[in-house]
Amino acid sequence: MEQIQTQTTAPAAPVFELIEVEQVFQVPKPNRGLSRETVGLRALDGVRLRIAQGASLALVGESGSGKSTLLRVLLGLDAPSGGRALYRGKPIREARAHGTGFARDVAMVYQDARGSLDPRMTVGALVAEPLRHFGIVPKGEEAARVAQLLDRVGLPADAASRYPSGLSGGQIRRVAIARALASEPSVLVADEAVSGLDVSTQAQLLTLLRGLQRDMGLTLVFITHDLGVASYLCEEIAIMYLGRIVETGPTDAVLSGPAHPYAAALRAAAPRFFEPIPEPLPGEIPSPLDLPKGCRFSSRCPAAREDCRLRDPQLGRHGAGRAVACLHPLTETGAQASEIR
Ligand SMILES: Nc1ncnc2c1ncn2[C@@H]1O[C@H](COP(=O)(O)OP(=O)(O)OP(=O)(O)O)[C@@H](O)[C@H]1O
Repeated sequence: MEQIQTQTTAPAAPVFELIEVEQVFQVPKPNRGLSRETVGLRALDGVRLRIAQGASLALVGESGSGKSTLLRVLLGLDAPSGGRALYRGKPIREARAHGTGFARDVAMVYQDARGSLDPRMTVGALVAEPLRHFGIVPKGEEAARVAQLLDRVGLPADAASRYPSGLSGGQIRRVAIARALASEPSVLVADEAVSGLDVSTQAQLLTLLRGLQRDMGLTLVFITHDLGVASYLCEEIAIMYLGRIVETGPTDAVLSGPAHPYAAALRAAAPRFFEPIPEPLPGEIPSPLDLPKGCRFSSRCPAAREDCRLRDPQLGRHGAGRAVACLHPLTETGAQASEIR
């Protein structure tokens, strides 16, 4: 089957490759009464993705679409229940289990940055911890490297002696980024790393992350609900719906001319400055335990036709570096391509 590449240019060896990845969780059966019956919840379903070295990929989708589940597979925290998840050609779980190479190379910035930092440690000690753990510099050089890292993320040198409780939300995120960079990773994975902050702090952090990604050639995987953030930070985008990637390709191309009606709906629902609050996406994401027949977006799709309720579209190539899982993809004008053929 065709592989979807997240970078349109260099055919570099992928950092991550997901091949038909599935993740099924056993959950209590609805209305099971007192029985212990369970049912499989398909949180990821046939996900194919290639993330090349130096790529920046935004994973976008509504709550429950499977972004965090995908992230846990990429980080090797969970083994997928089906398919293959590879890091530089090796199963991710194996790479993670053997030695410290994977943990050093793949750094994570968590959504709850404050919760991920020990409040009893100073910022200096927090940033020094991974330096020591991975043996990055001799002990005598630790303080200088901590100062360098704090400077790189835009924190003053005296931040080293402060405690997390005395820092603002934006400063806390900078500490989390400094800690992530301490192991000299080539991959940075971030989950909603700028959400919940005011607009100007968000903008400063996005500028920082984009600078780091470009200057250090980092591979960036960024989970976000915010298409503006995706478009500023990431060259590639993968849009998820109910455990599937429904559209992927260069962010600008996908957002300026979405081919999947779900991508179009997300874009239409995205807030823009100086515009009235947009309409939310119509309808609710169905329960993954009760998926619509045929295309899983058909129950909410304004353009669904009869065959959409019968046939389940697979992700297939759609123009340069793009792929879409839709029987009747949209053209750039928003019309359905099948209408004007
Ligand atoms: N450990 C688990 N056990 C059972 N179900 C799970 C588990 N983790 C996730 N799920 C289910 O899998 C589906 C995908 O969840 P996931 O958290 O990956 O979505 P998400 O897109 O990251 O959502 P959010 O933006 O709210 O974090 C949801 O239906 C969720 O309830």
